Amino acid sequence: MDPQPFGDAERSLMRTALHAAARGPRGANPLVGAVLVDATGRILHVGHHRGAGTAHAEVDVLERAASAGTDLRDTTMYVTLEPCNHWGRTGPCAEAIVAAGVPRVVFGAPDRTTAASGGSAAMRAAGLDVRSGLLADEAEQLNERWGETMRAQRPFVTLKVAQTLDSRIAAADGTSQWITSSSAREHGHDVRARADAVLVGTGTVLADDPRLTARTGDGGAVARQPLRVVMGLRPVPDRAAVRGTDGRFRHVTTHDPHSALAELYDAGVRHVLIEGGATTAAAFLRVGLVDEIALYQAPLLLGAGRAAFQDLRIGTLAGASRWQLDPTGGGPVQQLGPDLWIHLRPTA
Ligand SMILES: NC(=O)C1=CN([C@@H]2O[C@H](COP(=O)(O)OP(=O)(O)OC[C@H]3O[C@@H](n4cnc5c(N)ncnc54)[C@H](OP(=O)(O)O)[C@@H]3O)[C@@H](O)[C@H]2O)C=CC1
Ligand SMILES: Nc1c(N[C@@H]2O[C@H](COP(=O)(O)O)[C@@H](O)[C@H]2O)[nH]c(=O)[nH]c1=O
Repeated sequence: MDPQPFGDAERSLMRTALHAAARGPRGANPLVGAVLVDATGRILHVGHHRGAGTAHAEVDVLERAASAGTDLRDTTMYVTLEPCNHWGRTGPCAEAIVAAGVPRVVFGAPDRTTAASGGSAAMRAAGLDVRSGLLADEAEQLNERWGETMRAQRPFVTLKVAQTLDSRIAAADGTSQWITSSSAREHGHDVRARADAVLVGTGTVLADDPRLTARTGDGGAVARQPLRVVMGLRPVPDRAAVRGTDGRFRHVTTHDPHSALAELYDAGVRHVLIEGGATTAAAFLRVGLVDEIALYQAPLLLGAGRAAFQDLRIGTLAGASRWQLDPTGGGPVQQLGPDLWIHLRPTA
């Protein structure tokens, strides 16, 4: 596809779509935003994707148009990523756009996944005017790390840490429940609910006997539960709560983060939430397999106890693992009751 010239007005529309995209959470799917405009370029509706299993940005904006009774006959859709052409957890957007009767589409970055690509060809074949490449670099950058997970055919990895001001995740006697407030923990349960799997090491299972289920504020289980995964060589006790009774439990008997992710990818997992402990978190960080950090910072000091990361094997400042604030998905910083949620992504 040849890059085509776009004016300031169109760039500004795509920027609006990019801002909308950034409202979504990172995970199994890329962040995508869409803007629907009339023949004069006036914005009619703005939509974005809210994570795997929910409407894609294009469908979100079309649903808004449908509920408002918008006439789509002379509209243009600006979307940050090429509309998909496949049935994944939801239907093909290219088909939805054609069926809705939107005559013109401008998208930013091409869809490079083999499964979902081909949306522009399908829309052109249906007679739509399709242009591409508008702010493509920015659109690609937004989902850079997600693109890497696609190329590597591994799940996207979120690391969650609930820590004190002095970076402890448990006190000297091993107690750790709770360091963060109920508001922060509720936020953590929303992250669990979006993930395909929640993973901890054997040490956490033996110390905490966690359930690892996704629950609402009143303690009820949400409908879609993540796979509960324990990583390590020791057996998981028969009575461990993590086993549950729904069959959504897996013991990954390895210390190698690459093998663990490969096994989970083969099992259909596209987004893993690692909840610790210190040894497991460090193992993934050491090999660059953490794509985002959800850091819950509580205003406590313990002075001693388990440090958040067991041993990153960094001897000098030049070797520091560097992170930057991630404004997407409600970040970069939110106050949750007395705690802070800090959202980070790796510095490239
Ligand atoms: N505040 C918070 O956010 C959290 C706090 N915690 C706290 O952390 C503490 C547990 O920390 P920790 O023991 O480090 O917990 P881990 O859950 O990381 O368990 C460590 C164990 O996991 C196995 N393991 C898995 N992958 C690796 C690997 N790559 N390298 C080495 N071992 C691996 C090993 O067991 P095996 O011998 O079976 O192979 C190892 O002993 C508890 O006190 C818990 O309460 C835990 C989670 C979150
Ligand atoms: N201590 C601590 C957390 N700890 C994490 O939560 C797990 C318990 O999960 P569950 O049994 O499902 O409620 C525990 O094993 C550890 O992974 N999380 C937080 O948000 N804040 C906290 O202060």
